[in-house]
Amino acid sequence: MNKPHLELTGVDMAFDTPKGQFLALDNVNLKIRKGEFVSLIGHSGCGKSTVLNIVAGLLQATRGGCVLDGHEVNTPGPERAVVFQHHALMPWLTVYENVELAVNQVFRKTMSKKEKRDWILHNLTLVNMQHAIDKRPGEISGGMAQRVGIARALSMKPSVLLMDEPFGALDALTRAHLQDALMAIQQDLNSTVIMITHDVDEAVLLSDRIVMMTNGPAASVGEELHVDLPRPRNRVALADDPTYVHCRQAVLSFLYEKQTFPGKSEPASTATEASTDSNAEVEAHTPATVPTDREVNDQPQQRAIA
Ligand SMILES: Nc1ncnc2c1ncn2[C@@H]1O[C@H](COP(=O)(O)OP(=O)(O)OP(=O)(O)O)[C@@H](O)[C@H]1O
Repeated sequence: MNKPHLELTGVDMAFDTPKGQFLALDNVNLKIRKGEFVSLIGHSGCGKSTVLNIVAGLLQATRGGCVLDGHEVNTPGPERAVVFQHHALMPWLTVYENVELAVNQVFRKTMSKKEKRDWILHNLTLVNMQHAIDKRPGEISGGMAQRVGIARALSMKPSVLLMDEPFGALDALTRAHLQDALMAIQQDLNSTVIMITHDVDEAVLLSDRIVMMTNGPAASVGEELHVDLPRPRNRVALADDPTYVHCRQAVLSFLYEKQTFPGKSEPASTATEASTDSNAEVEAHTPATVPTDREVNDQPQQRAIA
């Protein structure tokens, strides 16, 4: 790889807890090139959000750090826009004003009033929300609000788009629509994207590379998988594509065979039974989504190390 656009080097993250220090991340290393779409996947509580928050500048690594275009990341900045699972729009502002807030933050001095208005409308059009500019978040659906959140992030012309399960709370159809929209926008703008997902199909469909994290505590990068599928990608055509099926199986195998399911001492028995060359058998025994925090409630997430 040429000089990386974004680089995490030797990142450790220890949290202070009442029981002592908790080592969430241990020596995470990641190099990402400009325009690359990288998904982070791993079992609940392994540290995906912690990695994203370090890149966002919301958390400071205990050791090591993050460098973007040669500059160390220490604080949040508009060149790194974050889209959370829940849209986090200002409820008292209209759809238009929510995006305007972000645009003013970045382009107050460099764009005229008309340029700003055109730019706001352009971004809302990208996510097909131009028809609802005068509505408030309470008057639109969750999927629409999430689209506004994405428009707001894009309107800042971020160098890096950080997405923490951006489609996790949406119904399947809205999710598919937004995934397609995101692929088109990302290709158009050549933005770098780091996305956390629990959905194996989403990861394979959208990513250039899937970074699979080991279980915590002291989580790290376990394996990386390059998704060599040409773009633009079509979800229907890909379903039977051998590369797609191979990637999907590789991620499922990592999650359910190589990584012990958190709280269990052995790899999930269903996955062990499915350890065969047959894609169909692996798929028959393993879910295509990783359980989230809410779904994994049978085991403590934290272990003190001191
Ligand atoms: N501020 C904090 N103080 C103490 N422990 C923390 C803190 N933030 C995160 N952790 C712990 O660090 C570990 C990693 O958390 P993180 O939220 O990054 O996981 P995740 O992979 O994003 O989880 P999920 O997929 O369930 O959202 C977890 O064990 C979590 O409990």
